[in-house]
Formats: sequence, C-alpha cells, structure tokens
Amino acid sequence: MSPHKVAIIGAGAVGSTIAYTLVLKNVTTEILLVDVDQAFLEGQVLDLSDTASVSSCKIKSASLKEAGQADIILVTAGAKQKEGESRTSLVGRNYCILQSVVEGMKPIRSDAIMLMVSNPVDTLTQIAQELSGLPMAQVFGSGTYLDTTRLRGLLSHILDVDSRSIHAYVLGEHGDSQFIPWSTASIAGRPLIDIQEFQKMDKELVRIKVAGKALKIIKLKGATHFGIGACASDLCESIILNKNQIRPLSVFVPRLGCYLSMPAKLGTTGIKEIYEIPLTEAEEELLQASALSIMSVLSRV
Ligand SMILES: NC(=O)C1=CN([C@@H]2O[C@H](COP(=O)(O)OP(=O)(O)OC[C@H]3O[C@@H](n4cnc5c(N)ncnc54)[C@H](O)[C@@H]3O)[C@@H](O)[C@H]2O)C=CC1
Ligand SMILES: CC(=O)C(=O)O
Repeated sequence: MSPHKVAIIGAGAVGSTIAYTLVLKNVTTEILLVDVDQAFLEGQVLDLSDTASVSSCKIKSASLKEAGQADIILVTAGAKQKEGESRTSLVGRNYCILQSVVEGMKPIRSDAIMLMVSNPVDTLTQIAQELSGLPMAQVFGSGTYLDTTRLRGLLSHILDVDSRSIHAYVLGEHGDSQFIPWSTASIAGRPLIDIQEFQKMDKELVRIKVAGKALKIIKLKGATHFGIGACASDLCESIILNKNQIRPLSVFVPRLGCYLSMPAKLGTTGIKEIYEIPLTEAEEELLQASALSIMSVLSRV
C-alpha cells in the first residue's frame, strides 16, 4: 500500500471511533490524532496502539501543523448536543473551535481532502472551505450519509430486504429540515412507490424516526459514535482507494448557494461529481426549504 496519512482533529467519542474503524480496515498507513486535551489524547493513542496485532496502521499524537500536511483531514473537534438540544445550537461554539483548528493547521497541503463531521455539519463545512481556501471539491461534510444509513436500516426491517440493496436517500440538511425524496427510492429498479408493503407503510413515522434517531441515542447513552465511525471510515476508504462511490454528502450546490447533502461521487481528488436527483415539485420545495434553513444558521455566525 502506498503511504497514506489520515489526520483526525478531536480524539473524543467520534474521532476515536473513526480512528478505531480505520485501523481495523487497514486502508491507511498512519493516523495522526490531535486534541486540545493532551493527557486524554495520550490515553487515546496508547489505547488505540493496542490494536497493532490486527493492523499495520501506525497511530500517533500530532500537532495541528502536522495534521495540515496529511492526505485526509477529518474534523470531529467540538461540542456535542445534550439531550433535547438541536445541532444548530452548537454553531457558535463550534465555529470558534473550527477557526482555531484551521488557523493552527496552516499552511494546509494544497491537495489535502478535508472531511467535516462536527455539527452543525453543513454550516461548518461551508465555513471550513472558506477559512481553509481549499477548492470546494476537496472540502465536504459527512452530511446525510448517516441519516441515509438509518433510513435504509429501517426500510430493510419493514420490507425484509438487505439495506445495501435499497436505493433511498435522505437529502438536505443533516438536521431538522432533512427530507426523504420517496419518488426516487427503488429496489432492483422497482420504484418503492409501486411496492405494496411500501404503500401500506407510515412514511411520516419513518421520517420522524430517522430524523429523531440521533437524539434518541443521545438521551439513552449521551452520544452517537458507532454509525458515524462506519460512515466516515467508508468515506476515507473511498478516497484512498479511488472507489468513485456515490454517497449522500454535504457538498456545495451552486444553484442553492450553500453546502447540503446530495448524492456525490467520491474518489482520490475528493468530490468528482454531484448527482442532482430528479425531484417532484413538492420534494424540490423541501430541498429549497432545507437550503434556506442552513443559510439562516450560516447568517448567525
Ligand atoms: N456529522 C455527524 O453525523 C455526527 C457529528 N457528530 C458531532 O461530532 C462532534 C464531536 O462529538 P464527540 O466526539 O461525541 O464529542 P466529544 O466531546 O467526545 O469529543 C470532542 C473532542 O474535541 C476536542 N476538542 C475541543 N476543542 C478542540 C480544539 N480546538 N482542537 C482539538 N480538539 C478539540 C475535545 O477535547 C474532545 O476530545 C460533535 O460536534 C457532534 O455533534 C457526532 C456524531 C455524528
Ligand atoms: C449526532 C449526530 O449528528 C448524529 O448522530 O446524527
């Protein structure tokens, strides 16, 4: 394998789970972990280094400057939601953290790929792109990839089909204004709207369960981290192995003027193409409303 460095800023629940998943995948040669809490960081690095028996990936603590020279930079640093709190309420605190992280990494390698995870992810991705000066194709957020995984998992249970064989997306904001374009969902080329079990399904209940899953987990255990660990490490693998996978990611959509989730092709150079799904008029309205909601958060910072 050619040498590949992945830097993870923020070694908390999300950052360490992404690191652990990447170590087990064995797709990168080195992981650099960065955190403001040096003792905690040392503990996380020591603990993660005990995975050496199953992986040749080396794990080290690093400075922001070193992280700025990695092939892929993931940002997971920042405050997380408390029970009942929305992602957008984190924007002020996480904007300040992001600003210090990006400044600390400068000069950032001009071909680095920056993957944003901290919330509110759409707003912070736009800010990260502006602050870093990296091209838009190289800065994107995990967006509604996790929500889409949640949707497919729920549909798999209801329709009794493996979730990876269900083509359905959650689009828009990774937040309250996200929506499901049901008209585009399919299994083996058959639109879901033509399938009897789907017609009987309570679609509003599915939407509420998908959009509310993060807060349900936070209420029960304080944080979500396994799902995003799987999603973010899959995205790193797609970049490192130039897999050209299509994933719903927070990307800049010029006609909407902001970052939000759309299916996008991901490879070594970052976002290679955005695939705008053909939407019904009602779905297009939901997309526009989601863009407005993201832009109103952006205008608060
Ligand atoms: N996009 C998504 O799908 C998801 C996003 N998240 C978001 O990820 C973020 C992190 O969540 P957790 O890991 O659970 O929180 P956490 O509290 O466990 O970890 C955050 C870490 O960031 C570190 N940190 C704070 N300021 C820093 C700075 N200036 N430089 C470097 N490190 C710094 C803290 O010391 C801490 O270790 C939150 O914003 C959360 O909402 C969480 C799950 C899914
Ligand atoms: C916390 C968060 O954004 C999620 O689990 O979806």
